Amino acid sequence: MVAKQHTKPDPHAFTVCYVRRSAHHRWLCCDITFSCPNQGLRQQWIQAISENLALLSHRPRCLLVYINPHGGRHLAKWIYDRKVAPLFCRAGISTDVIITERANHARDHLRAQHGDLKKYDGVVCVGGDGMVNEILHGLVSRTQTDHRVDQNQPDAHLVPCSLRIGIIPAGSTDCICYTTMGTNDPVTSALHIIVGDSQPMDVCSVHNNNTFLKYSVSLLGYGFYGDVLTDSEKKRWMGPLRYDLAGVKTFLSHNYYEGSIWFVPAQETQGQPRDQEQCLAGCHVCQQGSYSEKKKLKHLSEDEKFIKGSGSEWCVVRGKFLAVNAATVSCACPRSPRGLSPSAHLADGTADLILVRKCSRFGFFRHLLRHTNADDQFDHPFVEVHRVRRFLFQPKNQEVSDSTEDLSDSEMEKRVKTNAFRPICHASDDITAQSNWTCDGEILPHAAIQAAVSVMNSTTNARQKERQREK
Ligand SMILES: Nc1ncnc2c1ncn2[C@@H]1O[C@H](COP(=O)(O)OP(=O)(O)OP(=O)(O)O)[C@@H](O)[C@H]1O
Repeated sequence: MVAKQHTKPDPHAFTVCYVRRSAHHRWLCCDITFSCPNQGLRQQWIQAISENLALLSHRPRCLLVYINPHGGRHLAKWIYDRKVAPLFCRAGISTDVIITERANHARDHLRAQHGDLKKYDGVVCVGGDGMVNEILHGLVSRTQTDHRVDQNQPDAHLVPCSLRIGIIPAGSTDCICYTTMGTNDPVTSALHIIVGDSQPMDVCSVHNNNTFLKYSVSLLGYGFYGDVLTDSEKKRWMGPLRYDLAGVKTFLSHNYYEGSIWFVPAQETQGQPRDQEQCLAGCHVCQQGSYSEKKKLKHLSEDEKFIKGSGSEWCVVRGKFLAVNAATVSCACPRSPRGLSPSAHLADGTADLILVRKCSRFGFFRHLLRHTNADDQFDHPFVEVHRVRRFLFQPKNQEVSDSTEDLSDSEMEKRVKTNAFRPICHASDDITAQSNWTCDGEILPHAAIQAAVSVMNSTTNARQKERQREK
């Protein structure tokens, strides 16, 4: 990783720091010391190694770091100072550090930067999923504004950001970090940043009534998870324990919500939500997914892209749901190591739409329990899962008067093209009878939403989990 002079005890020795893979996807920073017969040879080695390291242009030299001191167990600053900053220093990376003073501080700061971001090679987020989402939102919005992309168009083709986000986990769940790298270890994250790893990610843009709301990279959840989040926010002072308490309370209240979900199945993708395949390094589903998306859209006009992506294949499901979840990635975390949708992919341009219909408390408990063990959580009569490219949720009290279920394909296309969903996505002021959506662990106070997934290159400083050798 870096060569440095070694003065004691051997004046002709030098030390090289390198990355060693450890169990459970962790990386360690190790040292190896070489002894030279004389000072001249030592200098030659140090110079040669330093020159070769300087040629690695994908490695960052200057980073912008945001630390959320209030995330998780309030340890973000300590984690950064003790575990991460020394590694950046050894790797010769300079940093500008901003400790956030309020929610959305980082997002607003990034949005306000114009040319100032050019001096950085990346942005580092020290916090949890909410903080990652905030930074992603700021960076992606900044990029779209710079390229005059209208984010209020649900079908807008997003321009990838030139800066990658490095995630140092210091939150309560750290699902985004755990899902991409297979661990929530700050040292591992720091080392991925230092070696300049780059991982494309699926980014889901969320709209309401053709107004852009947020980007999501992990979970969009309505019903159970929306309620857990809403309740847990009131108990933030409890730290990560708030999720347990809110989870039990929400489970006991057993609320269900009525509505309709329209979705476009991802027919061309190679993977399926229940194929037991994991998204690992060199994943062929992600490679095929991003390739076919580019190929499919390359020669089409903007209107054609929208129709192609949303027109003829809409399906609809209506009913009473305990939970409606859209997992853009597996959403694995230490409590649920396989995640909400174990076979979801990091960058195939799809989300797994999981619909949990009204069922008994015991049935729902069995479904939830399966998130923590190896059993198939979709193997229940009241659960269905679809791999989708876009979807639209409409709560019962905001539904259109005429049914779109019986429309012919061409009529449906016409409606989509002329924004026929606009009236049915009308936001209501009265949300008391409805749940909220949770978007990467933050509350979205809307029930009716439109969501579309696209692959965004070089989003994070991570790499897909590698297959671990059985011990
Ligand atoms: N200085 C601050 N004071 C209060 N809130 C902040 C501050 N800085 C950031 N925030 C907000 O805190 C929210 C939660 O932070 P974060 O995601 O880091 O922790 P968490 O919610 O405990 O972890 P997780 O999202 O993994 O469950 C974010 O939405 C962010 O906008």
